[in-house]
Amino acid sequence: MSNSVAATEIGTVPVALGDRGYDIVIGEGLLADPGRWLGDLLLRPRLALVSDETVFGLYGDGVMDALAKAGIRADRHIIPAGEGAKSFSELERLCSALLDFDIERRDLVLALGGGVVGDLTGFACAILRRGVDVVQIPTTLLSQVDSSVGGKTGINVPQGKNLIGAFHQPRRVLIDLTSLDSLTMRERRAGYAEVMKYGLIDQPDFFSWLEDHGADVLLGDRPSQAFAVAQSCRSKARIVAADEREQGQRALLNLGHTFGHALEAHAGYDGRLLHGEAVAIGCVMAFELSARLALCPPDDADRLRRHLQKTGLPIRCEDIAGDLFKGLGADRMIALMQQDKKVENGMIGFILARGIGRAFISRDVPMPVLRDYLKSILPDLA
Ligand SMILES: NC(=O)c1ccc[n+]([C@@H]2O[C@H](COP(=O)([O-])OP(=O)(O)OC[C@H]3O[C@@H](n4cnc5c(N)ncnc54)[C@H](O)[C@@H]3O)[C@@H](O)[C@H]2O)c1
Ligand SMILES: O=C(O)C(=O)C[C@@H](O)[C@H](O)[C@H](O)COP(=O)(O)O
Ligand SMILES: [Zn+2]
Repeated sequence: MSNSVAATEIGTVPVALGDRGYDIVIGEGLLADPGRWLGDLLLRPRLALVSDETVFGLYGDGVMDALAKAGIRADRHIIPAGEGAKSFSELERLCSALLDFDIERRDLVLALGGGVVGDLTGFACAILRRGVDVVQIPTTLLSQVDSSVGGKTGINVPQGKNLIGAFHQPRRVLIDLTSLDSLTMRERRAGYAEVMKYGLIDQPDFFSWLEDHGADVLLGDRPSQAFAVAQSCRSKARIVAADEREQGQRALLNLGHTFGHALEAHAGYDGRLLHGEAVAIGCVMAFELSARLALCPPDDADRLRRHLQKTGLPIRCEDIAGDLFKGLGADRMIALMQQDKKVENGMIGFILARGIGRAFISRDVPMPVLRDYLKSILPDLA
């Protein structure tokens, strides 16, 4: 890492991917001086900044002023806030804007915002001129612990989540923990679902720590946030470095997502169901299905449900307000899951668990067991 350690830098997590490797810099107040953390990556003193309306309203002027003071010209493109922006139309607008800004391959594009800004901008950068450099500057808990790291980028289509996309690693990830302070509690909780996921996959001690300190993370205790973010980034960096393109163990990061993405596709990406909420419900489904298959002790599924309920996250579709799951029966759920990227030869790939911290990939869930389980929990048994 070529940046000098300063009072505001809490730590750096390397993502060991050879010539595509990069650092995740975690600190406080990094947004006040982005030029300092990016200078060594710039070939010339100009870049493009992509953000959403909410994040730009909160942090945009400060970041633009700081870049100007550092002598860096920044063109900006602002997208609407929310999941709906991960669309073909916003992708087209963003690519056109970056071309109009004369962004070259080795110029930097900064993605300042949550996972939506990061996924859309990362994808635009993957395809623009067949690859432009991107720096992720995640501002939600979810994007700091998950989406900014690992290079998965993409957009949604009615058929499913992230079905159009590419792998495109960032050149650096800049995490400013102070940006968590302006997040709503609902968004903090949604991000927390992905934090907890790392404990469920292969870090049982981290899950126990979250049972004791999860509330501190959500309520803004900075040391607890710093530990949770760093621990999550270390987990993600380790898994991504071992399997960049999801040929094997990276699929573990999809725990809760086979179910969760189907719920999101049915709900329609309009903000009534957040990705992290879908993942929370999906993790419960993965543990309950594992218990039904006698793979996982029922007590572990119970422990997961209790922790999510204590945290204020949903564990069932009925916990989400409104009628967005109307018409979602077992058959529709299975049809949506058939679109998942882990499907091979028509068989849905599930991330199941032998217990908390013991997730594994399975392709042999018997269809009748799956259907019976889904019938038992979905509100509309159509
Ligand atoms: N690429 C990956 O590996 C990966 C991993 C996990 C999730 N994802 C994707 O990430 C997306 C979800 O990301 P998200 O939860 O960050 O959602 P998001 O980007 O929609 O952000 C959530 C909301 O918070 C607002 N916001 C962002 N930062 C803020 C701040 N500091 N203060 C106040 N408001 C702020 C946004 O404007 C938005 O309204 C989903 O599309 C999901 O599929 C991708
Ligand atoms: O980085 C990964 O790999 C993940 O699976 C992280 C997930 O949290 C994320 O939501 C991802 O986008 C889902 O993967 P996808 O390939 O199903 O889109
Ligand atoms: Zn996710």
